[in-house]
Amino acid sequence: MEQPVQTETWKARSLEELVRILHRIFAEDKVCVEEVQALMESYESNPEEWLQYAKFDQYRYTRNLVDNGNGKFNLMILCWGEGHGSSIHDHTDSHCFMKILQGNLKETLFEWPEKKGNGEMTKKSERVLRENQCAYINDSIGLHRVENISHTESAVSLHLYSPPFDSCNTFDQRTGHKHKVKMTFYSQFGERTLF
Ligand SMILES: N[C@@H](CS(=O)O)C(=O)O
Ligand SMILES: [Fe+2]
Repeated sequence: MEQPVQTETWKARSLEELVRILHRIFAEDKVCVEEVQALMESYESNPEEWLQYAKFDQYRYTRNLVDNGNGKFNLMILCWGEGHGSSIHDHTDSHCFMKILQGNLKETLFEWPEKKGNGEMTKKSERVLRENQCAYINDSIGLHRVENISHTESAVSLHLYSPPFDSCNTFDQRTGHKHKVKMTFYSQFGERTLF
């Protein structure tokens, strides 16, 4: 994604409108990261619009597909129960935008481990993302772990990945050893995925 000459400033007044504008943006050859990030931030979370996709599991965070972006991106809603978190992972050379729809999520950034990986991974930074904020990461920025550290409130986030991917690497914080994992959807377009 290279910088176009001019960045458009959009305001998405609903989730539906957000999806519509995303389709338009990703139909172009060149997409500007800042433009997408600003657009996603401009949408003021309205639970009525996304509740149909927000399906929680008791034990771990869920991934719920909202739109497949005409093959250019995947837009999904992730539901995080109290204390739920992801393992340290990469994003398979894709762009990852992550907007908070409800609650707060803690994001911890890590450096890529040395080739062989044989020791504690290096933490680069951490921050708390708040409602309506939109973060961005890709593999050249590093690896991350995302957690809902609240013991009393659930959290919901909206993720856009481009190009879409269905596997990534997870990393052991103590050793840096990685292994490839397949990623699945808990629901697609509001319907629970059957296994
Ligand atoms: N990238 C993760 C969510 S996160 O922890 O950023 C996923 O797609 O499952
Ligand atoms: Fe991630």
